[in-house]
Amino acid sequence: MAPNLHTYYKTVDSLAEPFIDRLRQAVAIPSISADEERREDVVKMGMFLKSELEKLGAHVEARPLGKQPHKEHLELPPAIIGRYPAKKDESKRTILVYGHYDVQPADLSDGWATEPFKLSIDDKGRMYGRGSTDDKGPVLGWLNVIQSHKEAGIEFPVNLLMCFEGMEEYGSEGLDDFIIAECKPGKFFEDADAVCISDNYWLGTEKPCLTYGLRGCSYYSIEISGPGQDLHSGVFGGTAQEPMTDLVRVMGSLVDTDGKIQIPGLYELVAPLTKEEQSLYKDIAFTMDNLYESLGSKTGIYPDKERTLMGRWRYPSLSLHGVEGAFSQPGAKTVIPAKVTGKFSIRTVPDMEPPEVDKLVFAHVEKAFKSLNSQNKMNVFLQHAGKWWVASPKHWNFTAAAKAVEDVWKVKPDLTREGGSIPVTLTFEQATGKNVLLLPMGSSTDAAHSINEKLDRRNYIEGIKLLGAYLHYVAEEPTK
Ligand SMILES: NCC(=O)N[C@@H](Cc1c[nH]cn1)C(=O)O
Ligand SMILES: [Zn+2]
Ligand SMILES: [Zn+2]
Repeated sequence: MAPNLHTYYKTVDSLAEPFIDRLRQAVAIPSISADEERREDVVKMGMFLKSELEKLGAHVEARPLGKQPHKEHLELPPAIIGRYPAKKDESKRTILVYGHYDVQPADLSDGWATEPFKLSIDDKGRMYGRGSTDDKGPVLGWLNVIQSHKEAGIEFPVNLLMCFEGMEEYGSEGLDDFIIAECKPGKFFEDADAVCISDNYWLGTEKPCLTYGLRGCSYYSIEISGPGQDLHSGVFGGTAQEPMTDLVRVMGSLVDTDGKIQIPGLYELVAPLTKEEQSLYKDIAFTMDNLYESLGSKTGIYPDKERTLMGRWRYPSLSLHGVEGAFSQPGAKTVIPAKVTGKFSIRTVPDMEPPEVDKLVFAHVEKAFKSLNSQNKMNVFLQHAGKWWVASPKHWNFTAAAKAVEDVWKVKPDLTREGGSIPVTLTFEQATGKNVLLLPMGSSTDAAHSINEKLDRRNYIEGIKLLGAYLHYVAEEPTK
């Protein structure tokens, strides 16, 4: 029988302002995991979640994850784990939810129209702020679900286990071992019956989706050094081999303008496209205008939706991210940088195994550098790797989520894969042995990782309804 969620939905609506205020408080904490200077803020954000959950009556623990690999002077932010209700009800299903409380870097000078760490709401209900959609809005969504049940006096339908981490945007360092340990018998996550992650986006702006696949991410650095210090290009230009010149040429050899990766052997690792898979793309609610709206331009690689979706979901891509040590301020400084580090990543797909990808990348970069006959020194290394994940959407976890979408949004969701990566998804699947579902809250125009990141008020409030409705439907779903 369909649960009667009317009172729950009304309560969520009545609490909209306090929920937006909770998001405002969270966005104000600049929990940037990639920035050592902000580590205290990342911890502060974890503690904010802990205290909010405690106020709601959950059992919560802040678990230390040890030192940060390669940065031993830095403690990793804690995993905030919780259980609601605090005491397990043996008659109910147990659902484990995951999210992250760290964010990507952001600075007004990057081109933001408003202060990135101050939630700014415009007259269309667009709530701008770093982390609003990725992933503070969805994480707070789970807290708001608990609060709405309490205030409405509705019995909580499941045992909710929570795992919120503070290093996702830096490759989830330290979390894999923690999850594996906590899924063992007698440990915190041992009784999870299914897993739900809300940390991705709809394909467009109107139609919700359920997501059953993610690409992996292997992130590399190429370091090139030569001179003992930065040099004056007027004095030394034409007399010294320049690291930046070498780096640009090596990085330029990795990928072409149409996104075709130039590393020999890489595409041979990719699972071939079957007829059955090919037929899935045409029915997905996605248009080239959706792409152009999210891009903010018409600079797509392919003119059609099928190839665009395949380019995003089922083929690898290589992106050049930036150069550490290079001159990047406005103006015209005439420096020759002594040491530069180029950053790039490859989004990986079935059946690419990260160690095989590494081997091909290293061989290509070394060959490309050697061909320059430069006397500079080059070092290429992997920063972190997370594996791709593809699951079966034919599971009661997905069926329940589809019913919740229909109830809240009055439309059947699309089943999608996603181009981004959430490295712990596969870890949760393997460690629990249970189905994992991705249930997004935000839409394609949210600009996660970019300037002017936002979450629409509508997606936040209806998203809270959706997460709560999902828990009710998942509680009722038969196992087969
Ligand atoms: N919302 C998920 C997300 O943004 N994931 C990051 C994960 C990542 C991988 N390497 C560094 N961060 C993503 O970029 O996809
Ligand atoms: Zn995220
Ligand atoms: Zn992210």
